[in-house]
Amino acid sequence: MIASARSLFRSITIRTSIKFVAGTEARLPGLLIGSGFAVLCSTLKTTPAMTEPTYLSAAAAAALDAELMSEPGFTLEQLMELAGLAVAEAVYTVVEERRPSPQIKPKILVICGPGNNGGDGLVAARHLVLFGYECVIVYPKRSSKQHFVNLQKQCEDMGIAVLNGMPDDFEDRSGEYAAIVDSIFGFSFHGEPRVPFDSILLRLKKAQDSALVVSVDVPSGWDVDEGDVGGFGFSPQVLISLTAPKGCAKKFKGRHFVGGRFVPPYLEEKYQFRMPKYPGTSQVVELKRVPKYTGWEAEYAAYLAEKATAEQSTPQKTSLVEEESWEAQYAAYLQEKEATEFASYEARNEEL
Ligand SMILES: NC(=O)C1=CN([C@@H]2O[C@H](COP(=O)(O)OP(=O)(O)OC[C@H]3O[C@@H](n4cnc5c(N)ncnc54)[C@H](OP(=O)(O)O)[C@@H]3O)[C@@H](O)[C@H]2O)[C@@H](O)CC1
Ligand SMILES: [K+]
Repeated sequence: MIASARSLFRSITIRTSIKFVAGTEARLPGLLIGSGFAVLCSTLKTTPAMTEPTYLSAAAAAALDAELMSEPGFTLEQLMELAGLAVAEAVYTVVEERRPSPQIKPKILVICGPGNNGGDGLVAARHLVLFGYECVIVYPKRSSKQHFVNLQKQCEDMGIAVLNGMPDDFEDRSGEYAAIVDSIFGFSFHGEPRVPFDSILLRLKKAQDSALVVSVDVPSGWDVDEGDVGGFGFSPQVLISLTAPKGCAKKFKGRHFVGGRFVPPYLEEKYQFRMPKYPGTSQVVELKRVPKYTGWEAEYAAYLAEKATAEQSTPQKTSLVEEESWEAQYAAYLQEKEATEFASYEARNEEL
């Protein structure tokens, strides 16, 4: 048993050293060894690192949108389908993490505004139903454009109720929604929210403590470049920026995803922003806050960021080092210990 425990700790030490060798050995001080190092490693690992995102102004976002449709000739339908799919994927990601049981079907309320941000919500609702969720749409100011009429029909064909206004019992039942999607206004919002969205936003603000609110592209009511300058106070827990975060996202403190994986590299260069590195086939990537480290911690955080970026562009695991956590090793050790003890107990019984 002692030998077994020794081999466990030797294996942990070896694995830790391998991590060390994987590019940091020259940069980390030698005294950071043993358990202290392991604790520091885990602290840094749970504070994911990433390079600072780049932001688009409202004007640049609108110009880029127009250029995508004129120059490479994307249709709005194409872009909206990908944007809405990205929204659905981000919603699915956060809802699944909190899902109490696979038997409980998550119910999502999608509130759609009059423009294309609202269209993203219609697309997202359809995909969420395809992912196995239940959706209800609130769509008070409906566009008469054929594309939007079609999107609405496609939702209804999936069994989604499309309401003209907020459910009367919204305040009492907001906690029943696994998420509320705010696809009311995007990068063309300006001024003060007008009827009926002013009161919808107030109701949403009151519900934000009891429900998970996910905003699409811009938290509705926020100035696109500056944030909540109107003192409106609406603060969703999750934001999914499309193409690239808008200026207001600098003020956003919650979980932040980016989606809209469709921009050709030359437009990225022209509009001076950086597309995030999307992992594998994913339509979204979650941005992690850049930890404010100094000295060796900053170097180690930079190393982790580099490594994460390399791994994201190469989805396959490149080493076995990360495969087995210390928890897994400890569980294996306990299992081995139990088996050894059971065998010696059996042997003793046989002797008697
Ligand atoms: N390339 C990308 O990343 C892609 C982005 N996409 C998505 O498109 C979104 C931008 O869409 P958008 O331009 O249609 O504008 P959006 O913000 O939805 O709203 C405009 C509507 O709101 C209204 N309105 C404005 N202010 C108001 C107020 N104070 N109170 C009341 N109403 C107000 C305004 O009315 P108006 O003022 O013109 O009378 C108009 O009807 C973008 O954020 C992203 O989600 C994808 O779909 C495709 C690819
Ligand atoms: K929004």
